[in-house]
Amino acid sequence: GLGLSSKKDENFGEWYSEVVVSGEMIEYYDISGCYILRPWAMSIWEILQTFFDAEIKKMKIKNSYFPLFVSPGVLQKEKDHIEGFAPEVAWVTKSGESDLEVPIAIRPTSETVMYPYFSKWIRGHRDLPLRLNQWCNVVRWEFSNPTPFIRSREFLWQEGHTAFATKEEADAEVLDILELYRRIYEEFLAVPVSKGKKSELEKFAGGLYTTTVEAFIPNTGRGIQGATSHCLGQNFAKMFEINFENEKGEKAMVWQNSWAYTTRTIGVMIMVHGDDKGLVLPPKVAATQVIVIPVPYKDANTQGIFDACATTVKNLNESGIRAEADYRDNYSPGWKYSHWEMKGVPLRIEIGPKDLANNQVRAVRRDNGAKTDIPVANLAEQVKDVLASIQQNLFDVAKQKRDACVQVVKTWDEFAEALSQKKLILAPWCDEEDVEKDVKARTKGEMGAAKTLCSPFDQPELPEGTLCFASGKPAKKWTYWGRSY
Ligand SMILES: O=C(C[C@H]1NCCC[C@H]1O)Cn1cnc2c(c1=O)CCCC2
Ligand SMILES: [Mg+2]
Repeated sequence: GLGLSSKKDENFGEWYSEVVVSGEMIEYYDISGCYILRPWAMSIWEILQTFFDAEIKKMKIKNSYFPLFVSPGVLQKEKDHIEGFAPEVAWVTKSGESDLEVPIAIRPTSETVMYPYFSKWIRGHRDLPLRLNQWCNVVRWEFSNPTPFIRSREFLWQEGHTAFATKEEADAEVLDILELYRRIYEEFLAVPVSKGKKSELEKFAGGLYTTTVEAFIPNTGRGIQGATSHCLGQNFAKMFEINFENEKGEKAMVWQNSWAYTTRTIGVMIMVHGDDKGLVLPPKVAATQVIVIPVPYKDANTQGIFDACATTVKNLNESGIRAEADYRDNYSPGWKYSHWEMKGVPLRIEIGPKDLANNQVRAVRRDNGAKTDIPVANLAEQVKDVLASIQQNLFDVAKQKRDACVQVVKTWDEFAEALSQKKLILAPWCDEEDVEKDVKARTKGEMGAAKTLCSPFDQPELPEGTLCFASGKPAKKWTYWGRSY
């Protein structure tokens, strides 16, 4: 049927579940936590993949593919990081009727799959840097509320795994990759993110430090980890004996990174830009950027209108704009307007008898509903400008909304108040893990506890003598806190 039954500002969870289906991105599946990615979603993933894959190839990073299955021995090898996650690991225990001798794990991530072979392949400094990536699926048998794109038991991602002779090289790459993740969110998905460092408590336990791009969902007042780029230090090199003979002939351990973004990116974009008419797609990631709708009137020159639509699509496509026309004669123009608004197509072009007579088209923007008549003359250039304006406007509006949610606090009372108002909290913190654990304990509730999201690289001024909002100890850094996904 037409239209959503839930409103974004009234029942966000229901609105989201409905819009991903009505927008034809997701089909629910008969196994909980698993979803079908329909073409309208897959095309976004492919656009992001095309960009990211080209960028890492410029960095001389090579794609590979490692097996889906992990033998139990290696999985347990990385104990301190795995034991926290063990319940999430899915296991193959049978083939056909017979039990497997030894159960086999399905990869939840590939450190333990890859690193025994890094150890074998890396002998001397000439084998470094070794920089591999793989595009694949991973399985994590999550139990908390599954949400399409945001938290599913299987998801698509890329995982980069690199090894260097020096820490400096690893540190530099961590930030290069993080900048690509920022570009994915801000330049393609039109979603503002904050670059920063995860706390010791929130970082990847197997690594040395974790950097992240953090997004925020104003409707729920929750932060969400957008993508992560970790320096693993020499932790995994020690565990998996990944050594090399350096230029002085000494045996040294490599310095490693691992980094990933996932199909969660699509869910964040939907949550940030969607509205009560449906999806709103940023033009950069829209498989169809312009939908052309013929508006025949009685029998006034119907063929002329169809021809004009075809010419318009051809002109736009020749200018590199992804345009389609909807000629279906079993749907009215009005029905088509609603349908393509639901799918979030950034720009609609209507062509009726009047438009034909005036040698113009009627363009309607999905982001702000603005209608303009554009002369056919230099249509493609004008449409390009409108699409660029839509892309920028979506980012600007999202950034303004996110910034409006940021609340700077200095005391616990201000923190508690801001949390109750679903704010993204920026607070001076002493950077002590026990204090972070204490904040979690004090804010526990059915909405979930507050946690650190990241300490932004872009630190505001921290005046001498500023005290931690939670412990009263001398503050060391400004940190974003909030509830999260
Ligand atoms: O996956 C990572 C770290 C790292 N993996 C590779 C890509 C970058 C980064 O995500 C952390 N992690 C998260 N979740 C899980 C695991 C895990 O290692 C292992 C067990 C199952 C759940
Ligand atoms: Mg997890």
